[in-house]
Amino acid sequence: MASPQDHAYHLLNEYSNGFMVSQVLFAACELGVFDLLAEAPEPLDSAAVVARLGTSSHGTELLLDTCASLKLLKVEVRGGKAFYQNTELSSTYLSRGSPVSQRNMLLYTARTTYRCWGHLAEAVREGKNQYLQAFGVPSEELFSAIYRSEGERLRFTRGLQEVWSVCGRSVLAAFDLSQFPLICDLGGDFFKDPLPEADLYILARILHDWTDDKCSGLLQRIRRTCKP
Ligand SMILES: C[S@@+](CC[C@H](N)C(=O)[O-])C[C@H]1O[C@@H](n2cnc3c(N)ncnc32)[C@H](O)[C@@H]1O
Repeated sequence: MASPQDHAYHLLNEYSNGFMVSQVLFAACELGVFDLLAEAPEPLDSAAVVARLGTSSHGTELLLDTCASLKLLKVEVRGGKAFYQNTELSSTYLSRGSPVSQRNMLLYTARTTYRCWGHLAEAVREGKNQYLQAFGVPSEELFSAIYRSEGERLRFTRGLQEVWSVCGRSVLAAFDLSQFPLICDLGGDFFKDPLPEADLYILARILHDWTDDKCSGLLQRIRRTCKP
């Protein structure tokens, strides 16, 4: 029987290696493994995946098997050969053709968020985000890192839409919104641009980015613009 010490050691390993799970997910997404398998008419072996993705044989085999062990892929062995296909999770959330795909959000997490988290100890020591170390931009200008290229800007914007495609319905169904005919989800340059007039404003994923002073300035702007 496993001792409490065994459990503790197991937990320690899970925590310290947790980033590898994220990286397997990110790499498979970035390489297009889930898109390829979603578009293939039948399960593919690793040689077929290698041929289509132009990746190394050894690396691809390891990646596919790791995805299978994480339940991101299903594997079936026929004639001594492994054939891979998407699981429900990967076909629903990871392949780009799915209406609720989260692929762009994952790639944003991989390329932006992950890089900042590599500096967490420093962030705690200094009490501020690490965009300067990760991207060379001042900590208060985090969006210039997020929007560092047109490709990254598009990825982030599409990623935000992807999250709404999954969570939007429950957010909107959580309250009786029948008295608010026009609802505005705030985005863009809301400190400077005129705010669109609306009956209700949603500040999803906004306030946590700013100081209390900035937030109270923004809430006052909204109060002035909000329909009575
Ligand atoms: C995390 S997004 C949330 C957007 C939207 N509410 C959603 O949930 O999809 C944050 C928003 O802040 C905006 N933003 C970034 N920097 C800004 C700045 N300096 N001034 C005003 N708005 C900014 C971005 O354009 C983006 O639309």
